[in-house]
Amino acid sequence: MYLTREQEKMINGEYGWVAAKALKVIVKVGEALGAEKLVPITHAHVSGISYSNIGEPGLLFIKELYENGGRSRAYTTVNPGCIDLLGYSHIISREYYDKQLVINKFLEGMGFKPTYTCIPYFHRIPGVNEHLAWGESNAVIIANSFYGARTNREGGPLALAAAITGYTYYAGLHLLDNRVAEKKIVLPKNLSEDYYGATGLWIGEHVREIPILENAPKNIYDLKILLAAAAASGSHGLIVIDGLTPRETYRISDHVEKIFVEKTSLEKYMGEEPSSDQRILGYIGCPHLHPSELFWLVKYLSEKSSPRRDNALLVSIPGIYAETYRDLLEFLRLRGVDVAVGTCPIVSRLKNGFDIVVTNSGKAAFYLRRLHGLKVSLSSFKKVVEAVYG
Ligand SMILES: C[C@@](O)(CCOP(=O)(O)O)CC(=O)O
Repeated sequence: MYLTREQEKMINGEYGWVAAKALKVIVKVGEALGAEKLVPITHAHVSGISYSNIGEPGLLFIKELYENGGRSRAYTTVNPGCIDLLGYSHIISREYYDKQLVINKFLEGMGFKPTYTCIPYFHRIPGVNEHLAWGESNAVIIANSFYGARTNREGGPLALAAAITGYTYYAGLHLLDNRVAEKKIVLPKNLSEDYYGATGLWIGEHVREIPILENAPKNIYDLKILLAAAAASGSHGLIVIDGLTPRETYRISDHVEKIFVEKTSLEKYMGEEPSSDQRILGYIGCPHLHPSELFWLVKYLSEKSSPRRDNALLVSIPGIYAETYRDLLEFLRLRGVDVAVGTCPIVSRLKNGFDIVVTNSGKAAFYLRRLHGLKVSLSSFKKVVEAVYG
C-alpha cells in the first residue's frame, strides 16, 4: 500500500506506539480489501463502547489505548453506553454504572466528544463526499444514503483506530465504483408510518445488493427508522433514496432489476398487537430522538397525564442533550416518561416486568426479540404514545 511520509512516520512509531499499532491495523484491513492508499477522515464515530456489550476485556482495551497515549487525530463522537447519564430511568439497569463511567473517562481523555449517541449526524452534519470512519450501522447508512458522505460500516475497534490515526483505508464505499445501485425496490405508494420499521427489516433480509428505493419517505425522521431497520437485519451501508441521495455520490447499474414490495409481505415483521390485559412497554428513541422529535413528544403528552396502570414509556436520547434540554426532560419525567439519556435498550440491561414492547423501531424490534426475548409490536411514533397513555 502507498503511504505518505507522514503515514510512514506514524507506522514507524514516531507518534507513539498506539498510533503505530492503530495504523498497522488499518493498513492490514485495507490491504485485505484491496485498498491502494489511505484517506484522511473528517469524523470518526466509535461504537462498541457499552460495558454491557464489551465487558471487562473491552474496558481494558480502551484503558490501554488511553494510558499509552492514544489521542484523537480526527473529530470523534461516541455511541451510547449502558447507563442513563441523568439517572432518571427506572427501566435501564444501573448494574454497570461505575464500569461505564470508567470507560467514559478514558474515551473523553482521548479527546472524543461525549455525545453518547447513535445519531452523530445530528451533532455534526456530514458533507457530500466527505470521508468518515463510522461504526454504528444506522449512522453509517444515514451518512451515505441521506447526506451522500462516504463511510464503510466499521466495527468499533476500526473506528477507534481511525480516530487515533485520522485515516481509514480507501476501499469499499469510499470509492464511487462501489456505490452502484443494482436493484430497484418499489415500495407500496402511501405506505403508512407504522410500516417503516417492517419495510426496513424486509429489505435487510431480502436484498443483498445496493438498492435504489422508490416511494420511500423523504424526511430524515421516517428514513432513520426505515434505514436503521434495514441495516440491522441486513448488511447494507448504502441504500439510495430516489430523488434524495445526492446524485453525484452513486451510480445506477445498466441492468437494474425491479422488485415490488407488497404490504402483505411486511405483516410478518409487525408482531401481534397488545391485548388490554398485557403490561405494555412503549419505546421510542431507536435511533435516538432528535430535539424536534422530543418537542413532538411534549406536544402529544401535553394532553395526557400519566401512563395507564402497569404501562411505561421508555424514551432514549443522546447524552449530549442532557444539559441543553433539561427542562424538557423534566417535563417528560413529570408525565411519567422513563427518559434514558446516552443509552438505549440495545446496549444496556433492562429491568423487565412487561409482557410486550410497542415501538416504532424495526431495529429495536430486531434486537429486543433476539437479545431480550421480548414480544414486540411495531407501530407509529404517535400510536406508541397512545398505547401507553390511552
Ligand atoms: C450493539 C451495537 O453494536 C449496535 C448494533 O450494531 P450495529 O447497528 O450493527 O452497528 C452498538 C454498540 O455496541 O455500540
